[in-house]
Amino acid sequence: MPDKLQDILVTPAEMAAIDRDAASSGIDSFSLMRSAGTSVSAAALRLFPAALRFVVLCGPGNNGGDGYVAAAALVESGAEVAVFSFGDPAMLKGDAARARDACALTPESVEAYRPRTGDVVIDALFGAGLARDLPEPLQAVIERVNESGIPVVAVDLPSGLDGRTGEVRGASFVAAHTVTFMAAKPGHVLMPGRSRCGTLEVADIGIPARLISARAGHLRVNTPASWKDHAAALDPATHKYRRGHLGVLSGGQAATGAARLSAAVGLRAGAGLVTLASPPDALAVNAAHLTAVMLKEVRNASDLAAWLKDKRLNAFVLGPGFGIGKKARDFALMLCDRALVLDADGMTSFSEGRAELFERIAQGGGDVVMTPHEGEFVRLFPEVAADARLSKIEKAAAAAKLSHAVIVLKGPDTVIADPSGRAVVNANAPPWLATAGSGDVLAGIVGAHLAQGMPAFEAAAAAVWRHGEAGTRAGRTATAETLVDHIPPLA
Ligand SMILES: NC(=O)C1=CN([C@@H]2O[C@H](COP(=O)(O)OP(=O)(O)OC[C@H]3O[C@@H](n4cnc5c(N)ncnc54)[C@H](OP(=O)(O)O)[C@@H]3O)[C@@H](O)[C@H]2O)[C@H](O)CC1
Ligand SMILES: [K+]
Repeated sequence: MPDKLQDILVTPAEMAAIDRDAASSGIDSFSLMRSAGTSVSAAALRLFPAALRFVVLCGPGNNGGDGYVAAAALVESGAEVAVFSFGDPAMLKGDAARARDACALTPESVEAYRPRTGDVVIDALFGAGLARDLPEPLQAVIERVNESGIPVVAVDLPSGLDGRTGEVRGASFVAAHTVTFMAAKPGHVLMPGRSRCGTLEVADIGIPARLISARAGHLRVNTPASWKDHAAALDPATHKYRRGHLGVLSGGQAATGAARLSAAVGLRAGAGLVTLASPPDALAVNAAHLTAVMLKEVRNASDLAAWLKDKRLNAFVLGPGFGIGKKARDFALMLCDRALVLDADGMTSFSEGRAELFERIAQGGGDVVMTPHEGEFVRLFPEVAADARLSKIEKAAAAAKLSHAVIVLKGPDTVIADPSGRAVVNANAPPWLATAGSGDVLAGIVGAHLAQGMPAFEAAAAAVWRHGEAGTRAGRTATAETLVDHIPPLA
């Protein structure tokens, strides 16, 4: 795959436009289908050399066409092959009809398929053209195959998965391997889609990269390529103030641990200095637990205003364990014109009165990153959360636009979006990263990056990636504390 396309995510609608562009630039569309189908047959033969029979399930569109090409290629390889179709194969049109004609096998109705030991299913029912929930009889076939444990190789997407959202439309195959074409789609990386694709192979079927780049939006998988230019600019040898001074705001006596985690990881993640701002009742407990992190008494808004006179303090984390209410709102509004990570209680405090926050963020010109999990997102952006048509990427982007902040919508498929519509989907987080305090650690890494002068979007994307890597390095028994010890280098 050309390097340029490595991390790009292309929506099904963009892919359809790319197909049209390819055809109008003179590329033979049937040759694309032939490449698509033969890359699927090659994958099936490579991955399942001991298959007793390949069962190709073909749908009513071009995904089915790819299936007929694959079936013919498998027959040619000497394998035992059966074809089952959904819909009348005589109704196929264009390239798909041509592919059907080039396949010598006579399809049976898909509802007649009964899984047999030794079968490998090639799922070519629907790909990019899935437009609605699957009909009941097809759902039953899919569930039968899933229950049988027979391996499935999916063409483009496991049928039933929506390529734009990753949602299941009634039922979907759970594939062992998916072969998609030219670029991954959002449905391959968003949940639950990602968990149903098996290993993902992106096959080059010969569409020029320039046609893909011309149509693709600003959507990518989150890899270091998304932010490494900004990371490389950070010079670890610079004076400690030049690596930034991060302020983390602690909650009261009974809830100090969360902010201390953010502060501790802030140093690990590269902030030159980190100061924990503590209310008087929590000073003693914080002091007892800190070494390299500094401590400062901040009782109220006027203390904060006095502290903010130190312009070297260039980024803040507000929210972990802070407490919900007016104090959090007042503090957040004061910090909006510096780089700020608004997390947890910091966000929830604005379940009412968010308009003032969003306005301040817009006016502030600072870099503000908000890091909601799903529940916090519903509280802060109820109208966006309730819009069932939107994918997780589209939700994060809509919230970013509304709030003028960079949004980190957390989960196993964390999405980072900025107000301009740029978005990345993270895919390196192990499941055990969902542990108590994990979000506090993430907020601290984002804060450290902001303190080092990274722009908000890159700061957030890099933090989510490092957090995921730390989870992998810390292993299954990871706790928030051990994550701190496993943060990988930034560059
Ligand atoms: N990307 C490329 O360059 C290439 C892609 N190829 C393959 O083509 C498919 C996309 O083909 P398309 O024909 O657009 O779509 P599908 O085959 O996925 O499905 C369309 C047909 O399915 C019907 N449909 C849709 N949803 C349902 C449903 N829930 N239940 C029943 N039927 C459904 C739809 O009918 P309509 O009534 O909605 O029109 C269509 O008949 C892509 O995924 C690749 O595999 C090329 O082969 C190579 C180039
Ligand atoms: K499919």
